[in-house]
Amino acid sequence: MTVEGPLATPEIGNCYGEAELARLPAAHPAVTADRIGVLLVNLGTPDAPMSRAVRRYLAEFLSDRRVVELPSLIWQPILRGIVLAVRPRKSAKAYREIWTSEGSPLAAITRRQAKALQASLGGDAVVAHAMRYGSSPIADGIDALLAAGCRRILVAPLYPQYCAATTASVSDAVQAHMARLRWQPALRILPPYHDDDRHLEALASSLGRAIGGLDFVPDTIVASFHGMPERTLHLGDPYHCMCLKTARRLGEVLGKTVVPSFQSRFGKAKWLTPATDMMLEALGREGRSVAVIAPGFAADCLETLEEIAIRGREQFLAAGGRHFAYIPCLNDSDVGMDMLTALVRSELSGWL
Ligand SMILES: C=CC1=C(C)c2cc3[nH]c(cc4nc(cc5[nH]c(cc1n2)c(C)c5CCC(=O)O)C(CCC(=O)O)=C4C)c(C)c3C=C
Ligand SMILES: [Fe+2]
Ligand SMILES: [Fe+2]
Repeated sequence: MTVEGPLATPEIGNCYGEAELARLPAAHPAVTADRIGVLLVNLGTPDAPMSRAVRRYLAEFLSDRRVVELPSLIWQPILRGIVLAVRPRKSAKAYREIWTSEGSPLAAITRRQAKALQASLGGDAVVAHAMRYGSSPIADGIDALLAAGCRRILVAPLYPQYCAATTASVSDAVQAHMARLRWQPALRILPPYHDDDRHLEALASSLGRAIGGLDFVPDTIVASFHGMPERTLHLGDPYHCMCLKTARRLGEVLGKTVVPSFQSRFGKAKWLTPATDMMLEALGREGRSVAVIAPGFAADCLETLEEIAIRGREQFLAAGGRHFAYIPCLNDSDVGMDMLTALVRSELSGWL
């Protein structure tokens, strides 16, 4: 695990005064500096676009009880016997469509976001990144920040909308690691930022710029969010409302209508509607020109680059649609990083 900032120089504990330093017992453990750490966390991704790596990743991801809320006794046989026997091959093929020389887009973009955030925070904080599943685990990220002398840590789950399957799962993993620490750091978790004006302005500016560069004028703007089982809405998960609010507020900032939809259906249960694929097909049949944005993702990934930008486009055009554009996520763009830096600085108030 790497941190982007300078490494800590271990300091001698201040239990000793100047005069006693020379006589310090060799056995006294080093006491590190009091730095601030920021841990950016995203979902995680396979290490390679191959069935075996995808299977390993999916086994961990889909065994999280925050993600699939079924009793293990029922779910694990289905997961091991059916899902992990079929899905990795299919998903690996999809990953191969979007894989880059730097690896999975999600991993590469998250790394770049951490570097850029470190550059903009300068000496004020040490930045590291971690993934909830797969390589770069959260525990390693926290340990790296502790080793760099951070006694105060801000964990920033890179999910604009709160969802138990994502935000709460990150928090669970952080707390599980904290429970193993003797000397815990002070901890803050970045709240959801979907309706923060700075987030909405960044989305609007990125969208406006991208649309300005198109050779057509979209008549419909679709905001596609990752889906969730509908029952989670009735169980009190605020995700649905936060997605709808993001689309509505983004539309207000833009002065245009933004139509929300939900993608990436998984399993047999009823998921949130309207479904992005059905919506794109319907818009295609009407001969529309659309721009699709994915304001539930802080970084482009399989779900945006393959499902929307490749498959969504094909579906839409095959149904008779005129023009299609996928608008990239904020990623490590200047406007995205300015927004993230501002959110992080606000959240560090009183610490900085
Ligand atoms: C942005 C928020 C996300 C929510 C909410 C979410 C819920 C959720 N996802 C699955 C199942 C899968 N998701 C997969 C990929 C994936 N999911 C998110 C984000 C959210 N998921 C991202 C950023 C990614 C992309 C990862 C990447 O490597 O690029 C996958 C894996 C791919 C595949 O096989 O299709 C699955 C499976 C469930 C079941 C769920 C909530 C119940
Ligand atoms: Fe997902
Ligand atoms: Fe709602």
